[in-house]
Amino acid sequence: MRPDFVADHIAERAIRPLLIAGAHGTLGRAVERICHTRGLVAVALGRAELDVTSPTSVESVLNTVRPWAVLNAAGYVRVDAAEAEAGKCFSENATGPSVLATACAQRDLPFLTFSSDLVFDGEQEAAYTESSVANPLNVYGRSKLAAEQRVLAVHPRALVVRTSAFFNAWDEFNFVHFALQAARRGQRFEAADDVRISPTYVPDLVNASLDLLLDEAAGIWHVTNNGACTWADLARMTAQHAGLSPDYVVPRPMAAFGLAAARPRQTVLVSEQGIVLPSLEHALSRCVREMEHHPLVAG
Ligand SMILES: NC(=O)C1=CN([C@@H]2O[C@H](COP(=O)(O)OP(=O)(O)OC[C@H]3O[C@@H](n4cnc5c(N)ncnc54)[C@H](OP(=O)(O)O)[C@@H]3O)[C@@H](O)[C@H]2O)C=CC1
Ligand SMILES: Cc1cn([C@H]2C[C@H](O)[C@@H](COP(=O)(O)OP(=O)(O)O[C@H]3O[C@@H](C)C(=O)[C@@H](O)[C@H]3O)O2)c(=O)[nH]c1=O
Repeated sequence: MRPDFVADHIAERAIRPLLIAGAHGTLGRAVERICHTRGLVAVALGRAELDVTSPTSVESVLNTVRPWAVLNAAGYVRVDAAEAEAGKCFSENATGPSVLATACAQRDLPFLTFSSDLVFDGEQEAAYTESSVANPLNVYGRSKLAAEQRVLAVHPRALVVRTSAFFNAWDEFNFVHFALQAARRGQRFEAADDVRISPTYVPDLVNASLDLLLDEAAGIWHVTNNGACTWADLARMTAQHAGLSPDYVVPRPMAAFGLAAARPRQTVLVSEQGIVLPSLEHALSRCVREMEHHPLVAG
């Protein structure tokens, strides 16, 4: 929606909306959809209407939309490409959130942005909590850590949700979608079996993050589904929830993929802030059911 139209619409109803930046990505679209379901008024803008790296663009939109809070779903997520595009990655992942956080702090507005498990190096045996020491191994992880630090420096009441490994039935840009496609076609599917993660079902993440924002939570929070597995386990579990054989999975060491960016060997996240999402198994069963009932593509 155009900001001027939105302003008229909201003035008529005297409701201040939630402003969603990065509206056309996986997370942004899910936030807009869930706000609609929950009856939360939201103005969702893509890069063309709101460039989060531009203070002028941010000022103009905040003055027009007059939100009660800002949720930043924008970001640069191509972890391997980031190794050769550090400037663009830092601009979108660190400058953008700090521009938004600065503008929100000046207006005393709540601000929510998203960080990643890839701020950790994977060297500790135990799961990572909010107070674990970050030490990223790649450009993307360094950009997310810089964002956390810059945002909380300019806006100490900002909310930073660290999360990981999205899966989702509402678009195809995720590992579970590709795994299920391969399982249905009986194609072999290579997946890393030496990297442990906490996969996150996007609708669960969005609902929990909105609850935290409404509750005026601040600081860093870990929000993932309750569970941990390897990418190979995740592919097997996906097939099993669809009633298919898990034997299509070919376990491989992560090194065999020859990826440009280093990956930590484990980034399991837990929360010492006390937040617990539904179990990974439960989330995966809901996701696979939704993929079956509302398929995006044939196959
Ligand atoms: N995907 C995952 O597994 C995880 C993601 N995250 C974090 O969640 C957030 C969202 O990720 P996800 O939805 O997967 O990413 P997507 O790539 O799906 O969406 C990101 C969106 O941000 C937009 N964007 C980039 N730069 C700007 C800018 N300067 N101004 C406005 N919009 C911009 C992109 O627009 P355009 O299309 O024009 O480039 C894109 O629509 C990111 O911060 C990411 O780091 C954290 C953990 C895991
Ligand atoms: C395509 C594919 C990937 N993989 C592995 C490699 C890779 O590390 C992982 C998922 O691939 P991706 O490149 O999508 O994800 P990757 O970039 O490793 O994952 C991250 O995304 C960023 C944005 C985050 O913030 C993280 O939380 C994390 O989810 O799965 C397989 O094992 N088999 C496959 O067939």
